[in-house]
This record gives sequence, structure tokens and C-alpha cells, in this order.
Amino acid sequence: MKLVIGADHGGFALKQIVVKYLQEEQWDVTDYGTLTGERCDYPDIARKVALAVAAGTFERGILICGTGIGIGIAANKVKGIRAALCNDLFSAEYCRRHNDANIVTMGGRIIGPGVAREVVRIFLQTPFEGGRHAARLEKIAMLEER
Ligand SMILES: O=C[C@H](O)[C@H](O)[C@H](O)COP(=O)(O)O
Repeated sequence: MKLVIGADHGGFALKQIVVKYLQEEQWDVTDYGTLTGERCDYPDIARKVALAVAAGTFERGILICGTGIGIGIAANKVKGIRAALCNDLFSAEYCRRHNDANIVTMGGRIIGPGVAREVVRIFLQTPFEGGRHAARLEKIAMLEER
């Protein structure tokens, strides 16, 4: 599975930790920045990552800002993106089982490395359940046409 990751300055330090973890676990991960800790705007990073996931260049994305909120709001403006804020493990599991989330977002100012690594592991390993949940995702897709 090809992965892409991005963060603003609020998520930069946690992104570096998550990238290292993914590489150690042999995941194919591409870093879309920011590559420094300097202040930047999370919509710019969200746009790059979300467009690449929506285009199918990558199967899943990981986005980190200070809270995980802003970068997720921005990513969800891109058609086909289902970005889920997961600062806890239950959300990481159910955003996959029920929502087929294709991007996970986290808050670098909220969670530490241990929780972040587990959120990412669960996000990558949990399958979508389909069934009644698929019909709901179809309704979400219809909203994108309005
Ligand atoms: O949702 C937005 C993110 O948490 C940003 O990382 C945050 O707003 C950046 O704030 P500041 O520019 O004050 O570092």
C-alpha cells in the first residue's frame, strides 16, 4: 500500500516520528512536507496530500497539524476524500470499519508518539466492513455532487 504524509509546523515533530516508524515497519511512505518546522499554512499541505489520494497516486494519507482539525477540514473539501480526525485508538479503528476513511488526521499538540504510532498502525490494518456502511458512503458521495 502506497502512503503519503504531510503536516504543518504544528504537526512537524510528530510527522518526523511517524515517518520513521513507517519506514522501520517497511511501509512505502512519501513525505509531502513540510520539511522544516517553520510556520506554514495547513490548507496548502492538505490540498497536496488530498489531491494525490483522490487521484489514486496513494491509497492512504496521513495529515498532522496542531489539533488535526484544520488540516482535516481542508482535506475533506477534495472530492473523494474521507479524512477522519483520530486522536484516539477507537476512532482509528472505526473510521476504517464504518467510514472507509482514506486519510487519518492527528494533532501534534494533543497526542504523543506512542498513541500516534498506534493510531497509524490501526488505521492501516483495519478493513472496511461494507454492508450498511457502504450505502451511507454512497449518500456522502451524493453530497459531493450538490
Ligand atoms: O487546525 C489548525 C492547526 O491546529 C494548526 O496547526 C494551528 O492552527 C496553527 O496555529 P499557529 O499558527 O498559531 O501555530
